[in-house]
Amino acid sequence: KCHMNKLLKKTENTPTLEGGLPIIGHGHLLIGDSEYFFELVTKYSAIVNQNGGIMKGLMGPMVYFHVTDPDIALKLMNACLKKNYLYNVAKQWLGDGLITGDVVTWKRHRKLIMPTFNQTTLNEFQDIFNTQSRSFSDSLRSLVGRDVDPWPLVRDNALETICQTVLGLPPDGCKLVDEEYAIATEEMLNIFNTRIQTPYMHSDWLYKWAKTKKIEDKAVNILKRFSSNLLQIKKQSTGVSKNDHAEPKGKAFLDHFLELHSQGLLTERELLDELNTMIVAGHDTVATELVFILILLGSFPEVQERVYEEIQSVFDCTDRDVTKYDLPRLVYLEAVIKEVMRLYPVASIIARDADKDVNIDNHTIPAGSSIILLVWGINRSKAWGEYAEQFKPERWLDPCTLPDNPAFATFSNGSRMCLGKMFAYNSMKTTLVHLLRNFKVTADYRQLKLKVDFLLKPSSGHHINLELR
Ligand code: HEM
Repeated sequence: KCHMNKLLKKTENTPTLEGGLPIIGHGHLLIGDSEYFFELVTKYSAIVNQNGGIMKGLMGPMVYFHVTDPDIALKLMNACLKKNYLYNVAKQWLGDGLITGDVVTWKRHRKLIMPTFNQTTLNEFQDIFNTQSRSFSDSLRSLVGRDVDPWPLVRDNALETICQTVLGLPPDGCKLVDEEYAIATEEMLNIFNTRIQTPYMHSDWLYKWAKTKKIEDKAVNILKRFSSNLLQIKKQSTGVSKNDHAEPKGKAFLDHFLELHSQGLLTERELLDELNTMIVAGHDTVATELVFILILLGSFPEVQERVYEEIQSVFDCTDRDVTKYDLPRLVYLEAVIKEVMRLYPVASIIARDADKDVNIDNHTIPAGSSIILLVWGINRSKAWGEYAEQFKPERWLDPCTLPDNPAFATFSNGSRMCLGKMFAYNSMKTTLVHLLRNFKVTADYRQLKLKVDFLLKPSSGHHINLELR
């Protein structure tokens, strides 16, 4: 009680969310399914935005800060690098990879991985983006004229693209992608949510008796077998020289990591953790955002027509490949991509721990507190003006209509932000050029029902209709 009183005194400047109960605090509000979790994210984003952008809640003896103010969020992202203990639910799968790793391992690995995400490498991926986009467009032809859910095709294509680019695998080696892997990924994301939303399952000790744990073990085995197979294929397809100390210029991430492994600088376990992290971080995110973009383009025909005209103008009405010089010229397409990602951030919450007391403005975030960064709310904060809830791609065309603070948090912000941002933009732009020059899309975003299964996903399916141009 004394500890709680001290904590409450320290945090008295930060308003408290309503609905807390004695002793358990706000924990009971979490209980429900993943559609309900989405409702919580939107509800609390709005409440926190209306109450100054930072509010606190309690769960047992712990204080949770919920943040939507873009400046406070950025300061916290830089001051608190430690991921929240809830990320431990993903440890069995992703181990000490960049997303779930402790701060010391993360710092070392980020330094090693960062150079492989350079411009030279990205430019070299452009041919693969084009080939993958063409084969994706071809596969969509069978869906023309029907109300369809393109999700399995989008997902498998994104996964193959990651395998060929970031992992540097030969195209044949990437054909391993199968339904079993995809289902196991979806199961894992759902299990994370079940654990997060069920307070007693936060404890590893209690969780190991739960039925869900058995399903998790089975899914993790499938996922790990998949990445081990990929690693074998990679090892067979490359001769790794022990004396190759070259800088990773133009080299795929996995080539670089195999070299470090052969030099004894990385263990096989660390390499596999990063491999699993890269596979999931790089494909599910891009695939989900691509489907949201198609649904929004299908719902706003005038926006789609403007994108089409831009594509026809940049490519002189030909169907040639997209080069690195074309990418910055697709200005309106980029605005559309960003606006969809602002409204539908696939990671709609990010959570950190404070490992020391942090003072921001007149708020104190005591050591040991949890920080819930509501990306959904940051992307709709008052910095976006009166029409923050509306889909307005034009806002990205004029710097005067954009916030002057880091109010776009879809890739996170600060030193632990996404490594694949430019990869994602380039690959999505290339896919959309090939797709939109061949098809007209119709959809209705008002029919979308959403859920948060760790990532933001449509729970109503991803329905679109395609017509040949
Ligand atoms: C639309 C696409 C993408 C979105 C919206 C996205 C979003 C994010 C977000 C929000 C984080 C921070 C997660 C957290 O702190 O919990 C993150 C981290 C990360 N992302 Fe992405 N991502 C995307 C694509 C990619 C791609 C294509 C790759 C790799 C090719 C990638 C690799 C990573 C990695 C390695 C991290 C961990 C960074 C670190 O902690 O140092 N992402 N991403």
